[in-house]
Amino acid sequence: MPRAQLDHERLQQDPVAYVGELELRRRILAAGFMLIFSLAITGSMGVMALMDGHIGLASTMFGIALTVLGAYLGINLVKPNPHIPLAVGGLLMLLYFYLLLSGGVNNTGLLWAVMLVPGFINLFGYRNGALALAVLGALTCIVLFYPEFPGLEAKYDVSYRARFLAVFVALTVLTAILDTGRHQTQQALRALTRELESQAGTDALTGLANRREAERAIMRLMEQGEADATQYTVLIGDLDNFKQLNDEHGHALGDKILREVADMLRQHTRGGDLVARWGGEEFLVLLPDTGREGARLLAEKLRGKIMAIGDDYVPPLPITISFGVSGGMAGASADQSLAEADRKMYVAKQAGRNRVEA
Ligand SMILES: Nc1nc2c(ncn2[C@@H]2O[C@H](COP(=O)(O)OP(=O)(O)OP(=O)(O)O)[C@@H](O)[C@H]2O)c(=O)[nH]1
Repeated sequence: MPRAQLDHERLQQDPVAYVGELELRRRILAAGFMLIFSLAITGSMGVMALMDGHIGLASTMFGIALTVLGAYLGINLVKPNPHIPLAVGGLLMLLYFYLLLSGGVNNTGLLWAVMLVPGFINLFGYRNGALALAVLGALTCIVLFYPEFPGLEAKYDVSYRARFLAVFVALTVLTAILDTGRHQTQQALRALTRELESQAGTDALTGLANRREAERAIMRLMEQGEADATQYTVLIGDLDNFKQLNDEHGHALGDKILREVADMLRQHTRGGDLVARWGGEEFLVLLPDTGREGARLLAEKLRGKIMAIGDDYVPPLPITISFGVSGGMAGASADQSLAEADRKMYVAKQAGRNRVEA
């Protein structure tokens, strides 16, 4: 399937997770570019060293270039995951310290730090990236200003070191500031996506999940269930003679009763169950890991609780509900169970209403 279509489907399925995945993909892309630059630079350094007759240095540079190539192929082969930026950052840090100490070709090793500034901010974000660069800068200072630092073969004169550090600090601060803007936009996008997603899945009148959200929850249960094939049940409940109630007492009271029924269903079901407004005066309760007998007992309890809502009105209102119960195994299609619950709910209506048909 083409990438654009996959992205579109992912966005439809889970927009909040999709926004998070985009951020990870951006970081992995940055990791890939850093490896390509490192490959090009170490490869050219190897060629330059070879041309200057420094066989040892050339072999080391080609060896590093091969390692970087391996890392590049590796990150493209594995599934995108948050360890990739960490591993690439660690590899480039090692490479930097090697070049800093050895000087690379013509004492240019120190300049690698300049590439690491935008690189680390891209890999780790402005906060962790700036922290990693502060550690890198501090270690560089120790190497450069500790008299006779063990292993330091390169020669950097004093004014070069001082200028380099000033540029490094300024570049780190400016890049981090620039990235805070991107970070804020990203956070706002996430918050907005979460908010829109929640609104799109919520019924405005009752605050319950709406039909779209319920269908998605059923789909998720079916997908999860494919692995462990658990049992589930579904209740479809429809308020009885609701049209008459609306006609006699007004739409506003009808709305109030729908809210009260929704609260009652929510209060008397478990956290893992899903209660949704399936249609106008129709509700759906999805019960994962529940058998038919348990579901029938729950439906009976809910029927009694909903009937009791009417007793709080003076004079009492005839608020009753008819339930259809059906079940199935998670992993298969849920269409059949939904159709069966619906059919049974109509059987309950025909049998006189205010009943559970299981
Ligand atoms: N107040 C209010 N009424 C609604 C809402 N959604 C649907 N209804 C009403 O619910 C009533 C449903 O009527 P019917 O489908 O004829 O069913 P019923 O009167 O409940 O009869 P049975 O289902 O056969 O027991 C209609 O009058 C709808 O207008 C809503 O959001 N608020």
